[in-house]
Amino acid sequence: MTTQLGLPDDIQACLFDLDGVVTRTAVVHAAAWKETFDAFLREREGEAFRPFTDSDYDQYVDGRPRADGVRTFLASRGIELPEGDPDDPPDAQTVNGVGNRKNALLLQRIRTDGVQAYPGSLRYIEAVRAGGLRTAIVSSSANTVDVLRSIDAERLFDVRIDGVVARERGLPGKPHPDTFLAAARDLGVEPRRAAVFEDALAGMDAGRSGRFGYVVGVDRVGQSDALYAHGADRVVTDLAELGGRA
Ligand SMILES: O=P(O)(O)OC[C@H]1O[C@@H](O)[C@H](O)[C@@H](O)[C@@H]1O
Repeated sequence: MTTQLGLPDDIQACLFDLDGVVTRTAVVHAAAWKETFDAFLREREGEAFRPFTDSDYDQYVDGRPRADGVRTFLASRGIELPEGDPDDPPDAQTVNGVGNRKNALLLQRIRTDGVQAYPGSLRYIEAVRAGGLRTAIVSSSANTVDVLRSIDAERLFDVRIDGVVARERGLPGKPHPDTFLAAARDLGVEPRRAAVFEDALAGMDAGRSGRFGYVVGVDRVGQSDALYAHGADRVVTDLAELGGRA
């Protein structure tokens, strides 16, 4: 069965990232981050500020937990902010304040435009489950449950390790492998028998350092070379390319 799914035949479980793999929300996150960071930098540095770019998103923010994204990007510009508190207002000059601003913009965009799933991903996940493999959703996003519910896809995953669960369990986020490892453990499957599906470079790094059996890079933005460089065994532009049709 696994060969019909485009996977090595000893794979028993599939661990899927959410944003950019299952749903078209990676671009929504990227747009909310750009709006947040450009406003922050403009206020701090005046009109001569250097805008937040796609490459900044890919390198420093994509796939990481919210606060890690704020810290990592600002550090790349030589800026360090106090942590602040989780309920800091969106205009607070703290890591939490900047993160809260971005989350408000993200939720606004999701409310206005809704969430779209990738049909090829939903079909592939159904085929994986029909083939008797177990599935997990492994996302840094604290909005995972709401996003999955909005497309009625919670039922597709036996296990969920998201931003909320990671915080509760004290798991470091991607690029560390801990959230994927926790998902494999909860499914009762050894990492070498699990496949990781990721679109973010930080997620590739997590797949490689966790020594998972197979790592699929999902290239939605033309970064196939970078996905291979960060450890992908195979890169596809849509999960339908892997197979999965009965
Ligand atoms: O802010 P959230 O919804 O908790 O998401 C955290 C991160 O989740 C990841 O899935 C996205 O790639 C990042 O862009 C995002 O910052």
